[in-house]
Amino acid sequence: MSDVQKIYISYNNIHKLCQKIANEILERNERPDIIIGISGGGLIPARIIRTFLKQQGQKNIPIQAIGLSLYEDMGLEDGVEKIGKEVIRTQWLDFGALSEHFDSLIGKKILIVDEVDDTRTTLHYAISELQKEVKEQQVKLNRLDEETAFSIFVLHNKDKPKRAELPKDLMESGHYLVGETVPDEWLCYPWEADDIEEHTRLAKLQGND
Ligand SMILES: O=P(O)(O)OC[C@H]1O[C@H](OP(=O)(O)OP(=O)(O)O)[C@H](O)[C@@H]1O
Repeated sequence: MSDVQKIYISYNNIHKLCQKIANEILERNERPDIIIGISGGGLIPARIIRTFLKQQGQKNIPIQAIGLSLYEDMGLEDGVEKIGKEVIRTQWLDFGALSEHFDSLIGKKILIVDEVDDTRTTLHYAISELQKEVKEQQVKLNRLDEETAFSIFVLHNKDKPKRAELPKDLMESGHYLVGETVPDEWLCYPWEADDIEEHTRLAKLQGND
């Protein structure tokens, strides 16, 4: 394992990436109505970016959490054992405590946030399920003419072949927002550090500060 390159990410670095992307969003006049953080790692950038998306006189953008876990699924394909990844929902949207403006995602600008796009399995699952849910509700509530706009923000996108895709229109219209594209190495996030001082020192040495 000694040849595995570790990339250390500091809290400062994360803070600045969130600020950078928030500025891009605001410059385009696309402040989201709601942020959906993918638990657990996505909740941290979700909370930080909310600060930078706040505008005077406007209410804080609500954050909803969805919980998605990847687990290794050993299956057989054409008689050959194959390891795949399956996504399990551990938590989903809950509009219960929000105002009447938030009975659904229909017609909203939605920002989905996660810390890393690795194989893309999680993000693919999240946006497909959310889009499906919006469509079903539009039919049910007869609100077919309202346009719902999804964006995705990740701190890091790993430059590697992906196992799943994101909607073409979202990618091509610049609504897939990446703090930084990184090589396919081991990303060490600060919330996992035993020794945060040493972690931050290493991140600084690598320029991730
Ligand atoms: O692009 P993918 O290959 O789908 O991987 C990315 C996902 O993996 C991590 O979640 P993890 O289940 O490890 O949990 P955590 O967020 O709680 O750390 C990460 O937070 C992403 O959600």
